[in-house]
Amino acid sequence: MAAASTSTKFIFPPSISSPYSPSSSSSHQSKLKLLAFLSPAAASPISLKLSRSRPRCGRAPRRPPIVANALQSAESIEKSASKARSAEPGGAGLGSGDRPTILVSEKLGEAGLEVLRGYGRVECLYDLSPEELCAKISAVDALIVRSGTKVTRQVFEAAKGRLKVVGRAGVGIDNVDLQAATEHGCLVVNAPTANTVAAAEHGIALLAAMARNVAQADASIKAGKWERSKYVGVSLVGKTLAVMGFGKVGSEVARRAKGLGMTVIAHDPYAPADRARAMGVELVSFDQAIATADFISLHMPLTPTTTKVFNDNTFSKMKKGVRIVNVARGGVIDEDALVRALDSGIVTQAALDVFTKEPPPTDSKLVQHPNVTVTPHLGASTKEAQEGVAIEIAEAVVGALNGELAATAVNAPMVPPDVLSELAPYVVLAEKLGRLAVQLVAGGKGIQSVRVIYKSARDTDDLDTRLLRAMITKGIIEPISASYINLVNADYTAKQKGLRIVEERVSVDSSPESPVDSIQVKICNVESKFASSVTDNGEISIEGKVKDGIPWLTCVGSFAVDVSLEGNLILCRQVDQPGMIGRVGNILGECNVNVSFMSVGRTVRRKKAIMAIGVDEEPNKETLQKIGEVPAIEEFVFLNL
Ligand SMILES: NC(=O)c1ccc[n+]([C@@H]2O[C@H](COP(=O)([O-])OP(=O)(O)OC[C@H]3O[C@@H](n4cnc5c(N)ncnc54)[C@H](O)[C@@H]3O)[C@@H](O)[C@H]2O)c1
Ligand SMILES: O=C(O)[C@H](O)COP(=O)(O)O
Repeated sequence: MAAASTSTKFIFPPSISSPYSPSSSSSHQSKLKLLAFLSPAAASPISLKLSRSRPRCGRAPRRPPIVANALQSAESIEKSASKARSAEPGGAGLGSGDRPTILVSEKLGEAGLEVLRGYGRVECLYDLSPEELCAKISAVDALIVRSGTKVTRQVFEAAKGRLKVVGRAGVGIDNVDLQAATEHGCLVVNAPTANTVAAAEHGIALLAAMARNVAQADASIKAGKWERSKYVGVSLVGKTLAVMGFGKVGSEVARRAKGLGMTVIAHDPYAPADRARAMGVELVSFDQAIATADFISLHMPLTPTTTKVFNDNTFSKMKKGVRIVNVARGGVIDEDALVRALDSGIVTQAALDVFTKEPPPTDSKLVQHPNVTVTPHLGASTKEAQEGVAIEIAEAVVGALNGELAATAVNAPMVPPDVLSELAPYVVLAEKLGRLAVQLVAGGKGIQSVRVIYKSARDTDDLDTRLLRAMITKGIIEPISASYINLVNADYTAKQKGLRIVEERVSVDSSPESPVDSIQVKICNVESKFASSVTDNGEISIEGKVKDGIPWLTCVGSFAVDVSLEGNLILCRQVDQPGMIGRVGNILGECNVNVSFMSVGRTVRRKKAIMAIGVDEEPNKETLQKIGEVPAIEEFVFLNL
């Protein structure tokens, strides 16, 4: 027996008060036969598979497909990991022959549409009202949007569990309710790289156009005027530009501005200073940036922290006569405050591509302001960027529907392919242990606390348990509730149900070849319908291992057993005596129930023993009753795996 040497413990998620009460009724038991991985609303879940080639309209992929995890089914993960299947539409998890329906609600580049059409049924319906979108959404598996579609909680609710992925063809995901998506187990992916240069170029275009009054002069000359002295501009060279948000777009703007001879400073609380320094850009505080700059260019995302971060207070701290460019999001500026700053002369000019409300009202004082240059959210609108974004998002969405997750998942943790492949059989084991453990719970008191112990020969930090935890959670919750659980929403759902999962990693002296030696699932503070599964410290406890790629049950309570976790399982506690296997085997055989495995575990010879019997079919009530009537059998339970 391997000895534990070290142990780490962490708790997830924190317990919350809502009760979580599994039913113990026999009707519930029969419901356990449900394929637990199927969504209650749609029998067409995403499963997970390894990366494989897809038709790509003759184009090379833009980025290596990082595979992970919008998982639904442990079995499909395991199958996928062992065999990377070819890319027939709907080939994984959508039901063979099903072609997923993909709704595209805003203009998407043709190259991306081609990728999508090669995979599923594509419906392009632009300018849907919120009501129309809600009416349509339960009929689609994926939705692709740009910045103009608000994917609200109502949309996720109206989807009734069918919507599996939202693809944002662009960077900003402020128009998608990520919390609601996560709660509904819907994956959100974006296309964060393909429009970076386009946005940066547009920022520079606005900067130069604003400095030289290009738009105003153009309008003037078209109105029949010739106003050379009115439109004298300012030079960029030698001026200080503050880049607010030194991410992808911000740093490309900085690079270009330096090429124009500007001094560039930047503010970004999360950007590494050495990356900035390498570009000759100094990272400074927010106040220092706005107080020093002649030009300010905004490149941060719209978040609760950045909303209206440019307001009366911050405008008042700016250098008088500053010029502002915004190709990020309109909501980072308090637009009324900007009008006041323009009127007072604190801000001399502004060039805006984005607005709090798009399109802005036609009588918007800001848009109509003579010192303001505007474009209708054109930052990403170059042919090149639109083609790139369309392909990037189409590949990500197709991948997600196929069970892959592109590197651009916004609301799910990434599990790299090598980790995934190695963990695949343990993922199946984890779900089966969860499902088995919950069936051992007698009703009455809800499950609130589960302990999971991963034994491994590897360094305790060298184990990514997110997948395993998600699958244990799925195994525990799905059979006894209407919840549909995947890696996106497993932790959230557990928290909602007040289910506290404590994970422990224990180093054992076994083969370091395997990432995990065994997994123990312990349900605390509940009664069991099979008393022998309860250990001395009052926990229902089961333990399993992977042998030759197959999940095995190796311990029930304090009894060692050895039975593969396939089909269904009967656990009997009996007086340890000869002939028991034959008697129970006969009863099952008479009813045409095929026994796949049998194993007897005992603590003391001729005292108590546990017999674990794997059966292919579910025995009928009479058969189970006959087993219960065998005199030496003290208790038994039938479990669906
Ligand atoms: N106008 C357009 O068509 C267009 C096109 C592309 C991107 N965008 C927008 O531009 C913005 C930047 O896009 P990106 O691709 O560079 O994203 P990014 O994630 O690469 O960069 C955003 C940067 O902002 C920083 N940041 C976050 N909070 C901040 C704060 N409070 N103050 C300063 N910096 C902060 C982040 O650390 C990050 O480095 C986003 O809002 C995106 O939606 C607009
Ligand atoms: O965040 C983005 O990617 C840009 O704002 C582009 O938005 P769009 O796809 O609506 O052009």
